[in-house]
Amino acid sequence: MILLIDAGNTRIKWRVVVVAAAEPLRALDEGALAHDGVAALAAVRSRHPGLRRAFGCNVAGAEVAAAIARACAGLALDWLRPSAACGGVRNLYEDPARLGADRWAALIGARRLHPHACLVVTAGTATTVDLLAADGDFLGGLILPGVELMQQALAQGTAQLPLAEGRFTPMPRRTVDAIRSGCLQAQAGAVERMFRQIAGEPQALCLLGGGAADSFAGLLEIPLRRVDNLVLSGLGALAAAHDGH
Ligand SMILES: Nc1ncnc2c1ncn2[C@@H]1O[C@H](COP(=O)(O)OP(=O)(O)OP(=O)(O)O)[C@@H](O)[C@H]1O
Ligand SMILES: CC(C)(CO)[C@@H](O)C(=O)NCCC(=O)O
Ligand SMILES: [K+]
Repeated sequence: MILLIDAGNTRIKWRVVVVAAAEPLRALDEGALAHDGVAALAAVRSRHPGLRRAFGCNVAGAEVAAAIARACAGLALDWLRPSAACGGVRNLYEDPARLGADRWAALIGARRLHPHACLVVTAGTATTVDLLAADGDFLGGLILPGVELMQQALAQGTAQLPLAEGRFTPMPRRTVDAIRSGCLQAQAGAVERMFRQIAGEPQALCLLGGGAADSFAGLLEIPLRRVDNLVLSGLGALAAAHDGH
């Protein structure tokens, strides 16, 4: 039994999985926590006394990593470090170690789900848009502010623009709708433009996940599959492999 942890910039997503020989991973329990709620992992552990190991990725900094390590005291805790190749994916980043560990895990999860050309999009605090070639090469990708960060940037950086609930509309005629629609079109536009680079490949597909995915999924006019928690499924695949099963 393994505790998988995806520590992002806003939330910490976790999942408890069972690894058994010749069987697919089975998820027993999962959830999400705020950074200041990490201590709740103790309750997760007491619900699953069979837990021995934890395997995670963290892009939220050393303090969050330390808090998770405290909550996981007594478990063998390993952090995923992006490398040049792993889980069927080759990392073509100039310095492979600089790639976000969450992006690396998501790419490995994506590769297992769809071993063809794909665009791996995670719409969280930041949005990442990563190109995975048919042969498993991670070719490179984009980092942009997530939907909420984009909206906040406008409110903070201008005198006249509010942080308010606008609605998407193709031709916005109110300030709040213009802001909301602008931020959603920016995300969708970046995704569609990146997809063009693989659109000609057989079975090319966009895999879209993250807390903000549903806010612009409907705008995308490309082959699309909504997926949740690619990061955790990538971590699970690696943990199962390292477990020798
Ligand atoms: N209920 C919701 N409705 C609409 N948007 C949401 C909702 N919950 C979250 N979001 C959006 O999701 C984004 C955060 O996504 P998510 O929860 O995946 O982020 P996260 O946990 O911080 O991930 P990471 O730090 O790994 O990027 C926010 O910017 C917000 O725009
Ligand atoms: C881009 C984020 C913030 C997305 O969570 C994370 O993957 C990260 O901090 N990455 C490090 C920089 C990089 O991936 O190039
Ligand atoms: K993200």
